[in-house]
Amino acid sequence: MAELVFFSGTMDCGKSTLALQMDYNHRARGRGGVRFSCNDRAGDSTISSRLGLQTDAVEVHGSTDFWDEVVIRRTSGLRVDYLICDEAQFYAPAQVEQLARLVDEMDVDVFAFGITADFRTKLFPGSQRLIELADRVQVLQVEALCWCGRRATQNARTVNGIMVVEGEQVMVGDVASSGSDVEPAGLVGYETLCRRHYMRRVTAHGANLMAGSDQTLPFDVDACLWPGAGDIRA
Ligand SMILES: Nc1ncnc2c1ncn2[C@@H]1O[C@H](COP(=O)(O)OP(=O)(O)O)[C@@H](O)[C@H]1O
Ligand SMILES: Cc1cn([C@H]2C[C@H](O)[C@@H](COP(=O)(O)O)O2)c(=O)[nH]c1=O
Repeated sequence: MAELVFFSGTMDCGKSTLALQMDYNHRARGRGGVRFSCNDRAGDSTISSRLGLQTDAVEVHGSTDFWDEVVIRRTSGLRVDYLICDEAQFYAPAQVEQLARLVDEMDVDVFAFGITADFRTKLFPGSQRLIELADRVQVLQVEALCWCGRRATQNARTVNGIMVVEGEQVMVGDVASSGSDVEPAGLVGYETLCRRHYMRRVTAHGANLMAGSDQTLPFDVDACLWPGAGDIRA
């Protein structure tokens, strides 16, 4: 029995890696699949993992009809047993409904991968529809971490290391690479944070500034107030 599964988590928790692994495992057993992606950081028509793996995929556009994509391939004799759908948060709700229909009426397994919420903590429309329709929503086992060591549950957007909470919902970008906490001037970046530090708007950059700043009095994190964000403790 085919399934619609939504593999979800924050940015940088291994979704694309898992997408490529699942494609590999199903293909290795002789099943036929199609890989889809949308706005991957590495460019169009690509699924890329930060572990270094990258492979080609069909780019999803607003005009893409998943039902037609499968019918065309099957009509020309290709096997389509499953679909890998990366960056599924960017799909339109109607496209998610096409995926559900493929599961129910054509017995195609659909494995969708994406983040649920944007930098304002609001659900992406595609993710919302996936949560509503999926047979299973599976949270990835690998946990992205906040700078404080807690499990990260939120995707913060930063500009020059400063967290922002207003702007376009879709802006392709990456989390800062290890060791650097500030992206080049003017560039949008992302940082995974625990809810507490998201709510207080304390990024790694902000926390480092506070810890390293020249205090008149000895720095006391317990007494520290971050402007407009409250207490940065823990
Ligand atoms: N150099 C590395 N060595 C080991 N693991 C890495 C390395 N770089 C990235 N990773 C792993 O890859 C994960 C990100 O994988 P990726 O598939 O790109 O995430 P997502 O698609 O969820 O944004 C990180 O959480 C980390 O576990
Ligand atoms: C939070 C958030 C993210 N995005 C973009 C940034 C990346 O290009 C992708 C997520 O990719 P990943 O493989 O999960 O790291 O989404 C965005 O456009 N808007 C947002 O609010």
